[in-house]
Amino acid sequence: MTVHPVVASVTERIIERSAVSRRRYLALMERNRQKGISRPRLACGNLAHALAASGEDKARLMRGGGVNLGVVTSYNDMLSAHQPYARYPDQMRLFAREMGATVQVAGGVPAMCDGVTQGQEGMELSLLSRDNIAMGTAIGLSHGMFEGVALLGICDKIVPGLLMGALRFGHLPALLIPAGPMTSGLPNKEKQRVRQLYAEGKVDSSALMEAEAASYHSAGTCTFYGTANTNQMMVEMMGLMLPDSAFWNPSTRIRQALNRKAVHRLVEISQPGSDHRPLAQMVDEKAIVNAAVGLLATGGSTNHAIHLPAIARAAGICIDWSDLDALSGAVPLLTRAYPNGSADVNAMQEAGGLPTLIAALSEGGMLHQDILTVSKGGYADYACRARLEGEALLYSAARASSDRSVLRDTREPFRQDGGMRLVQGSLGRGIYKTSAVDDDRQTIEAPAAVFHRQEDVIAAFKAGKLNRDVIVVVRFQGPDANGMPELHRLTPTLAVLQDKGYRVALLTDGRMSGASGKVPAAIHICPEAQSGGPIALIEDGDMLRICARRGQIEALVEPAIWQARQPALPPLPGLGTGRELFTLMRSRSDTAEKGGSAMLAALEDTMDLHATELDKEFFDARHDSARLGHDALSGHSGAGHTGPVAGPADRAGARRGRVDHA
Ligand SMILES: O=C(O)C(=O)C[C@H](O)[C@H](O)COP(=O)(O)O
Repeated sequence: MTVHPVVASVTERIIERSAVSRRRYLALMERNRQKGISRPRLACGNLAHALAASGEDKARLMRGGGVNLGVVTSYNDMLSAHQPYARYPDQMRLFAREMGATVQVAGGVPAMCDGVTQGQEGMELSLLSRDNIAMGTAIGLSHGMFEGVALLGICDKIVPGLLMGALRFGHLPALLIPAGPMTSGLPNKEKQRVRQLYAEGKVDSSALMEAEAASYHSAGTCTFYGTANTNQMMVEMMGLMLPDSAFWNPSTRIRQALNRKAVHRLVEISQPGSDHRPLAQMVDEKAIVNAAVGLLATGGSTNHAIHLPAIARAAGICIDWSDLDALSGAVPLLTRAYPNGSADVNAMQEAGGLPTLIAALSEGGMLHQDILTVSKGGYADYACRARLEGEALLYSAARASSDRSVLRDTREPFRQDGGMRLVQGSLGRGIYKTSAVDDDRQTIEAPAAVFHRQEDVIAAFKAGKLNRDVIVVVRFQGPDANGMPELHRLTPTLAVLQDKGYRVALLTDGRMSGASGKVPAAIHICPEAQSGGPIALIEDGDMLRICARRGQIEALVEPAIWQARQPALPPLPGLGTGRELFTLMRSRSDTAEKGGSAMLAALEDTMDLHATELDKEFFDARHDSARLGHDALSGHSGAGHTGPVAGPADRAGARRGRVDHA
């Protein structure tokens, strides 16, 4: 199957741009692989510590020789999406024993709910918590006890953080195990309608609470297609979870069967032999592009314009917003789930779900098929639908969409282009989610109203000061300033203004939730105001232009006046709700386009300090591979190539070489 030329050329440029960082990452993973896991080498005292509470599995672990899986769990029971994980480790132990393997919980990581902290001080910890999760994952895995890794996580920062942490142990196989979306409650559009009525003072707080509780009503992921569900889609698109496992509801029989199979499969790919599948090999440039294609084809959450570069970077891969923009020009929009439509993720699953979507995108040449996945049959397996027959979990080829108002194929897409654009100009670079915005609102030209706190926007709205055409600028909201909170609480307010017939848009260096939609928004503006970005020069009343069609964000201010401006002074950093603990992470963050992470920026400095030895190890390994006619963990190509990444055929061959040898 030929890959679409835009997908192919974007992939090639990512491979070229990443050549040096990727080869150093792979050299480090090869070094890890050669060291091997510590468990068999641990001194008796060390090992006894690790096995002391392993109960029924102790004898097996003492004997050694079997696979021991490490679970990193983000369980807490305040977050509905993560609540089902409470029972997972105990069930996983039983499933592993069926395969002669064992399971230990390597560690727990925090999981924040952006729904709970929306508009609260706690939201300023949210993006930063991703790095904390990555570090927590690494801490759990650093005990060296495991042959394979099971990652339990669903929501916004959690999946990216788990992956970023696990990728530093990329010599080990890893698999994500989802828990599924909650069943449908009050439709999301209806919830949003009641919120808007409340913002206008037309219903009281008890009517609002009733609507909210009917929408968020039980265990599982929120049903809209926000960041959490986009996460699940991307991980499946990358082949890091079982085919068709993202969107079955919790506590269903099929979910249970998928969990069992996931554990069995992780045991298989964690054993030495021809089926051994290290995470570092699975997450390559092509897998990252597949995730980006999925993001665009589904009009997924803008948060992933930050998370995907961060995940990629943790694997030594550099993807930027120009890549997303180029892909968005070629990838058609194939789904319509709220906020891009009125259906929810359960309706999307019912219409055929990810297997139907993957089949359609594959047929259109949008997805790389030659990536290494957790599934035995490779990428073709991801175009297959799961079902239960009795107790047996079976797969068959995906059927066509049964609801074309929700899910379509590439012959008749909802739009010819994907859901996201890069907007750039005199105000910097930002992201604009086009998929939920009406066509006649893709360009907004209006005077600015400038704010440094979202509460002040709401106060101005309540005072009637925003009843006009306006571009609301909310700045000092980037990773360096206050950790880049989501500003989704502004959505109903701005939607009210828009529905009154005004031309309204938002421009901010902060984030919006994946649930935000119909109001035009240029977000994640880089450089952020705190780091000297031109957004700090905007004054009230300046004419601004945001145009998704041309990809522009401009201040229509006389150049001489603009250049003479002094940047606005930043507000004091937040105190309270633990925000001061994160001062270090804020002050060292790099741009949202690079992932907005102090941890990754500093990690690269350390990698650079080891550059000479890593490069030497890489080239030595490549030399050995060529001499011995096999490949090392790195997927290094044979002689004649100058980097770790060669053309697709060579790469597939290189992988085969590695797998046979492992
Ligand atoms: O999924 C995302 O993108 C999120 O970041 C989580 C959201 O912020 C909230 O869950 C928003 O929920 P609503 O306020 O009901 O629209």
